[in-house]
Amino acid sequence: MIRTRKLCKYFDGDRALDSVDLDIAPGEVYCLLGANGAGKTTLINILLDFLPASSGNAWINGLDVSVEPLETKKYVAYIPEQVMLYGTLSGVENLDYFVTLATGRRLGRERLLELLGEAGLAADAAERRVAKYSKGMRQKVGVAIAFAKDAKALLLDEPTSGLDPQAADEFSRLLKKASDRGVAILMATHDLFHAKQTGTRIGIARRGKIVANLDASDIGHADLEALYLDLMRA
Ligand SMILES: Nc1ncnc2c1ncn2[C@@H]1O[C@H](COP(=O)(O)OP(=O)(O)OP(=O)(O)O)[C@@H](O)[C@H]1O
Repeated sequence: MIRTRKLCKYFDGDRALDSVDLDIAPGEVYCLLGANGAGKTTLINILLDFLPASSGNAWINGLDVSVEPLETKKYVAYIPEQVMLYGTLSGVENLDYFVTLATGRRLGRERLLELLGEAGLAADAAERRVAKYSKGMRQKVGVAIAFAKDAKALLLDEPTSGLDPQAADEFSRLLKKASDRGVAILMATHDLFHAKQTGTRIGIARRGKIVANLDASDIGHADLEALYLDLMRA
């Protein structure tokens, strides 16, 4: 569902991604760990066609993102560190706007509220102006957009940074819900704890390369931390 082969990116001759091969199947939650500058955001930006690759290929739902960028966008949802919404509009109005923009279809108010409810946002909160939302609430609107689009791939960049433990835990459970619907999920994060808690697989990136690929069930929290630190020191 999310696939890359020999994906490379150079910025002014400096290597940000080095021959990255990735396969994330429907229902998988792939958590990508790595130090600052490891290339995590660059990978997501290429998958979103925000950036061109220097060489190699990336596919979403079988479509090459650089060859069919508009078609690809129908299948992908993106949750950045700060979900950008219109502060003067309510949650439900934002969802209405972004879903209409993405799909060309208008959903009824009841369906919009239902989608927000599935993403964990209660109806009274959904009617409030987004300017007063916490980061966690904004993310729920982001997930509701993904649900409404019936996105096949969900890309997240540092979604749990700055969330309190309860909100981060709630967000992990929401991602599980998305994966149960068969969404392929790529989450770039520094949060080893939630990577282990939420991920079905864990990748560790270093200087643009994926240097470890693990089944989350094969490794405990402490061993993951030890492996991560070892790889960063190597
Ligand atoms: N637009 C750009 N122009 C030049 N260099 C860039 C650009 N974007 C990223 N880089 C460089 O590419 C490398 C990878 O950066 P990237 O932002 O992908 O890392 P990251 O793993 O997401 O880091 P962080 O954890 O800090 O978000 C870094 O050396 C960075 O300086």
